[in-house]
Amino acid sequence: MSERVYIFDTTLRDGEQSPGVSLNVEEKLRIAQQLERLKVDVIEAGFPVASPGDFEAVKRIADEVRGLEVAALARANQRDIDTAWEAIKRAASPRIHTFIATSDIHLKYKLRKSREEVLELAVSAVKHASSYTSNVEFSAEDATRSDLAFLAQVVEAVIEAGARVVNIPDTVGYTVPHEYERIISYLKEHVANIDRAIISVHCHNDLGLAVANSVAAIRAGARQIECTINGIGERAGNAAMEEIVMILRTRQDVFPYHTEINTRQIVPTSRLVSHLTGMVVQPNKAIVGANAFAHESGIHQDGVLKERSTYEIMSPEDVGWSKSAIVLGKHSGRHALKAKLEELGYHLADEELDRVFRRFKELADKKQEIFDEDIEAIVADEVFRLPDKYELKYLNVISGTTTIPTAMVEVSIEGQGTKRLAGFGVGPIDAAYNVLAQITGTASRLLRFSVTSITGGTDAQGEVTVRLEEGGQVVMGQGADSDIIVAAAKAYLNALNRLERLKKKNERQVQGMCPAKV
Ligand SMILES: CC(=O)SCCNC(=O)CCNC(=O)[C@H](O)C(C)(C)COP(=O)(O)OP(=O)(O)OC[C@H]1O[C@@H](n2cnc3c(N)ncnc32)[C@H](O)[C@@H]1OP(=O)(O)O
Ligand SMILES: CC(C)C(=O)C(=O)O
Ligand SMILES: [Mg+2]
Repeated sequence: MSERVYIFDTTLRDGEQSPGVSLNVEEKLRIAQQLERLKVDVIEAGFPVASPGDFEAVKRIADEVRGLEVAALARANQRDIDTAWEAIKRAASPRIHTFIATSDIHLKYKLRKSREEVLELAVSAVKHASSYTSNVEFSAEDATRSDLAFLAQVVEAVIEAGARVVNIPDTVGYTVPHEYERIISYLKEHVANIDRAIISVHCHNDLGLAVANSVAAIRAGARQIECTINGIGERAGNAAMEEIVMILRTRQDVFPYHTEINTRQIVPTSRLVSHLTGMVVQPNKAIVGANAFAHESGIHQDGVLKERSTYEIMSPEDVGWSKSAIVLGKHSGRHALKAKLEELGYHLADEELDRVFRRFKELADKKQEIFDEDIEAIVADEVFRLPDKYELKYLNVISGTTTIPTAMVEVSIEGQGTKRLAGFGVGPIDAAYNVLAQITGTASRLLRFSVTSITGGTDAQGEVTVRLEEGGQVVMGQGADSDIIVAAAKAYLNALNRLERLKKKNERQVQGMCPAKV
């Protein structure tokens, strides 16, 4: 049997640090439950001291998602660690993840501390965390720009203090594969007690090398990989889990290691994360992009038809692309819909299934064949988007060659009832957006608007993605519908709802509502 590599998923912590992404407690819980189905080893559920919402989300995940380790992040100080522990203490297997930077550049400009002070803070943080649990991880932030001898000194000291996992992050995505391999090898050679801990790596994608660096580190001895679904995360993102897992699986000849990931859950997880975060997956993205297994040119098609392995190195079914026998349409019932949803990785409660079924029937009346993507769009809309401040209740748009485009809109606003207004624009979407902007009183600017067809044909569902900016905050919004103008209105409101959530989160931080003592 090959050696095991542990998968530490940080979609809910570093992934949520993607600009414009803010997940509510329900959304985080859904993703955590899906990560459990995917069989990751550890999830980093959040940074509990960051906000009451993050604290609550980590706590709910720790209480309700029992089949994996739940980690919480904490700076190297007592209050962060106490708060992290408070949030995860009821988890089936809790882990405190504490960190401090070790590079001179971070010490000098950010922490304003000497190496001696940082060493002491690291050790006392790990000792304090160890007073709660033996499952403590320490990260040396910006490790790849740190002096190697000092890095080795810190790593040795934190292992001595009780760290069970030592993470060597490439925080700013600066290293390259052969250099990273050398850093990990150096630590293996120069840290006397290194065999008492698992070496972990956490790579960012600033130079597009996060995945390459992660697998290089495995060659040198790392046995835990920190990564995110779809590679989302701070700036250019983190290493994409699906890519790392499939590299190990596909290239066993080069990497004789395995993970316990249920690869068939990869695509459903990717879609769920994309829908809930609003981070669209580019079509040419490896493994989970819409084109990842599509063959366009004749020579390739001919090859694949004769023998699939001529142009496919993995099987699409292995990563969860479905070739289902269940075709959904207007005559399908609840059982078929439930079976299809489960095949796609969605395990809904009865009441949620009822809501999705109602929407499914409405769509089936308008559309001949319902595709997987249609179902996912409905689930995203019906089940995951809550609680929102704005909800579209009614939209009627008139446009054509001889009419001034006019929109009549009704929106329900949390705590204010419904508001109704009509207005004009240069086109139907412009008219709808003008009215929505007036109803909501938003001061945001539309930075980008894009439409894609989720499925083929003129009866396809359209998906609209927008990017809005307000006060320096940028958010994305998505909406899907068989009517493109309705999809556009939903996307706009979805982005406004995200902005509202970000505003609330920021207000709480400014007011210092983070749980000082919990
Ligand atoms: C590499 C990473 O991804 S690290 C994780 C980054 N994630 C986040 O920052 C998201 C959540 N963060 C937050 O909500 C806020 O930053 C909070 C609540 C954690 C802290 O807020 P504030 O107390 O207002 O501090 P602020 O964020 O402005 O500054 C960070 C402070 O922490 C210190 N600090 C940074 N890292 C560490 C660390 N690992 N250990 C101890 N102190 C640290 C900084 O030096 C600075 O201290 P100072 O106020 O004495 O100068
Ligand atoms: C907190 C640490 C692990 C981190 O996110 C980084 O260094 O990038
Ligand atoms: Mg990071």
